[in-house]
Amino acid sequence: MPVSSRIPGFKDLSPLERRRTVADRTGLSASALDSLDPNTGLSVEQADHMVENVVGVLGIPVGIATNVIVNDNEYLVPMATEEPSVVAAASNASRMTRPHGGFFVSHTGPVMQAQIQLLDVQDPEAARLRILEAREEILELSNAEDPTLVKFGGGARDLTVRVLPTRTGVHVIAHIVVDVRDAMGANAVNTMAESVAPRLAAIAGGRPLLRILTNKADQRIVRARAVFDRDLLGGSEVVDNIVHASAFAEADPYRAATHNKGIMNGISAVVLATGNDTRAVEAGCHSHAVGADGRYTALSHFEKTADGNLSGTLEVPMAVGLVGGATKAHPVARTSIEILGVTSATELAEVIVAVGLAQNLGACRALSAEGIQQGHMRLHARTVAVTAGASADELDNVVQRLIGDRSIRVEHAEKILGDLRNGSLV
Ligand SMILES: CC(C)(COP(=O)([O-])OP(=O)([O-])OC[C@H]1O[C@@H](n2cnc3c(N)ncnc32)[C@H](O)[C@@H]1OP(=O)([O-])[O-])[C@@H](O)C(=O)NCCC(=O)NCCSC(=O)C[C@@](C)(O)CC(=O)[O-]
Ligand SMILES: NC(=O)C1=CN([C@@H]2O[C@H](COP(=O)(O)OP(=O)(O)OC[C@H]3O[C@@H](n4cnc5c(N)ncnc54)[C@H](OP(=O)(O)O)[C@@H]3O)[C@@H](O)[C@H]2O)C=CC1
Repeated sequence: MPVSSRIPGFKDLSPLERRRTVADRTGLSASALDSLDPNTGLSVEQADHMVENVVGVLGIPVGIATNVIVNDNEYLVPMATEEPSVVAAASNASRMTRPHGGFFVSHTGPVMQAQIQLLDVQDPEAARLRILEAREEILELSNAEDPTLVKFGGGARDLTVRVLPTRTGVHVIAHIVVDVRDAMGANAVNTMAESVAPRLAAIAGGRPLLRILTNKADQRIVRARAVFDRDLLGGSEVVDNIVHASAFAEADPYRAATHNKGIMNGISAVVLATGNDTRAVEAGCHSHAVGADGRYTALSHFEKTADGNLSGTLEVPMAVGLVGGATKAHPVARTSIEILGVTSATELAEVIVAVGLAQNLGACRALSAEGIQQGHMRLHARTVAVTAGASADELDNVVQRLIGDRSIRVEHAEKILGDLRNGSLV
């Protein structure tokens, strides 16, 4: 864990200098970060063991968010994203929490649930109670499937049963509630679900169909809060405007979808950098955005504090692991975990949700002040220049001209490049 994640001027270094700085700050050896170099990162041979029909690997930029304090600990946070301005915004917003202690995060534990669907049950209500009477037997059967998890202090903890009316009749749905410790937990709970399904079906007097975890991980919740400094935000008017922006997202699903996308810009980037399952996390977060009234709404809230600063809160399910999936198999994922210095899946989940809140505030601040295009498009100009064919030597020149001309478009970049190359621009 770094002594401080505040590194002024980090953005002005070269990628190699940034790697050295991260190694220095975290106490890692310089070679520990070698996997971040495309020449020594994930090989095609390694990829061929991960998924099917492999023909190559895709490079995604990995940036480091600075300034992040979570529960009094400093973190340098690897973020894998193709989108310009995301890493800058997360760093910028995290900086604004530092005078107020950073992010304060709590969690409900690494608890996942498997669902077992039971069909053709004659007496669903009575079946529900018969299954609950067999709770201890079902939990024992489940735990027998994963002695490693039990050895690490995890395992099946509870059994719940729901009677679900559907368009194909009434189904009985059993949930096995499992503490999955440092795993994301899909394979662990799926194995348990498949093994106990025949017994559950026998008790219910029906037949089992689906046996799979739910990505609505509402027993694996992480809650983050932070105070963002009024003066660093740009003053009272910006604070008030962000509160209005937050109210808009709470009230309107069209705005909520974009607001939540801004949160996922941060969350998915850290989830991906650490080799975790972005789809599982995204499904969990968006399902959590639907309230008891069935309405899709904002996952975060911003309020003005008594002393005029801005309070931000975010609560989401966060199913990520330090073991299993690609977390250990992918060399960059292993390096990301080393840089973070987290020692449990829960600690990783806490940092991820803190970055989600930072990201959200970063976008809402820009939207509530100067607008998104100024900061985002300035950084997007580099992508536009490369798309137009600028070489490394030409890049800075083209980017400056795109920004100066206030026209960050590929055709304009192509025109600038043409003019530079034929000598009509110097
Ligand atoms: C881009 C900034 C931060 C510039 O903002 P700025 O005020 O010009 O930045 P600055 O140059 O004064 O620097 C302030 C700090 O920002 C960071 N920073 C600043 N620049 C860089 C950089 N190049 N590389 C790395 N870090 C950077 C860095 O931490 C720096 O402090 P330092 O630590 O250096 O003392 C600001 O304009 C911003 O936050 N914009 C919002 C960008 C954003 O949200 N992008 C997401 C993509 S848009 C989207 O997909 C989501 C959206 C918007 O639709 C969601 C929604 O609607 O809610
Ligand atoms: N709907 C979804 O989201 C689905 C996702 N997936 C995929 O499942 C993968 C994640 O599954 P997951 O179960 O996490 O991975 P793994 O099964 O690969 O790893 C979990 C296993 O690791 C072992 N283990 C070792 N140390 C620990 C520890 N400290 N804490 C917990 N377990 C430990 C456990 O037992 P043991 O050694 O006995 O295995 C445990 O069951 C991801 O790749 C995801 O994409 C798959 C299906 C559906």
